[in-house]
Amino acid sequence: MVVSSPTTIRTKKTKAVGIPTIDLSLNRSMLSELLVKACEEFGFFKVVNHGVSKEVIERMEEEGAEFFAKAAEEKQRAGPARPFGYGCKNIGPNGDMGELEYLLLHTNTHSISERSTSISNDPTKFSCAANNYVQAVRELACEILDLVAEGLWVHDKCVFSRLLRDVHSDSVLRLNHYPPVSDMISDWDPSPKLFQHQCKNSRVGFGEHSDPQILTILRSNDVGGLQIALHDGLWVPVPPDPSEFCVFVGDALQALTNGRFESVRHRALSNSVKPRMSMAYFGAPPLNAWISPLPELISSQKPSGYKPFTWDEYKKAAYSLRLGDSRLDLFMVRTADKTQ
Ligand SMILES: C=C1C[C@]23C[C@@]1(O)CC[C@H]2[C@@]12CC[C@H](O)[C@@](C)(C(=O)O1)[C@H]2[C@@H]3C(=O)O
Ligand SMILES: O=C(O)CCC(=O)C(=O)O
Ligand SMILES: [Fe+2]
Repeated sequence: MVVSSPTTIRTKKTKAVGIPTIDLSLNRSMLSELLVKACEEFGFFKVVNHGVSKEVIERMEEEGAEFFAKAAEEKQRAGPARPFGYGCKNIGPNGDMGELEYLLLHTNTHSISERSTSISNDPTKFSCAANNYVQAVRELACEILDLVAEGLWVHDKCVFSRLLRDVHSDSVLRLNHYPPVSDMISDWDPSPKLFQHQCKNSRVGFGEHSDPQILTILRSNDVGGLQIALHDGLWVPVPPDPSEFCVFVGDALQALTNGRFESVRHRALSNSVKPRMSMAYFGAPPLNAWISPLPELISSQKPSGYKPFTWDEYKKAAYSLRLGDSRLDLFMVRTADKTQ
């Protein structure tokens, strides 16, 4: 398997885990195989040589940093995040809380332009940075999804990416800012003693959840905090690297692949003296798009495990539940009902 320098992390339960880091400059057939394997094993991987320019990333990061540095009253002008705008500590509509503040934006160009007037003193600069960033990460997400479709041997190679490219795609951009937890002694250090100390002193920045969409493309500054859950429930810290993107399988891709991929549960802890900032693109279908397992992934051995639903229905279900709830359960076919 061609995976560049897997990150070996020893947690308290001493489990060594190699989170896949996939080099997107490899040849297509090798890449599609590696991507499918990572989606199956972890529902998560990192990518390098991703083609998103440093300039586009830096401009977005600067806009985010400038916004979060503003006084609280100024930031409130962009809120509340119901569903889009500025949010502080409250996550979603059902009482979830975290040690963070954030900006949540619909990725539609007009929506970004409109919002930018309450976000920045230079709205044109903000909307240019955000639109360029969204365009670049959407391209990356679509490229990954096309390769995944190839690796799954599905007939229509654009079956996933078409949903993100649709003008009515319901994709979202989120900037998260986790202020430092003041009593921490240092930034990320995976040595066992310090790691235990950090765990004891960390606070939940963004609680455990899976992302509801198809694919998430996330990038952070050099401050750690992101953790993913393995299938056995063990948490694995993801070392931060500003030059990489983290890719998460979302609930909708789990349903589309008939459970061959599982959406990855993850969380972010604030455990540092330095602020963490992450920027996430959540690639989603249009509201009226139907999500159901692809025919190629249904067989008599593996009958359809999910009832068809529209993205609108799924979102409504998500917003009626708590952050950590397994919302896909509502759309699962019970074993006794399974048909081909
Ligand atoms: C509690 C909630 C917040 C969330 C919507 C939800 O009802 C359940 C899913 C949450 C999540 C997680 C991934 C993204 O950050 C997000 C924008 C999304 O689409 O689903 C958030 C939602 C949110 O913060 O509004
Ligand atoms: O900040 C992070 O690393 C995780 C954020 C996240 O999971 C989210 O925004 O859905
Ligand atoms: Fe998430």
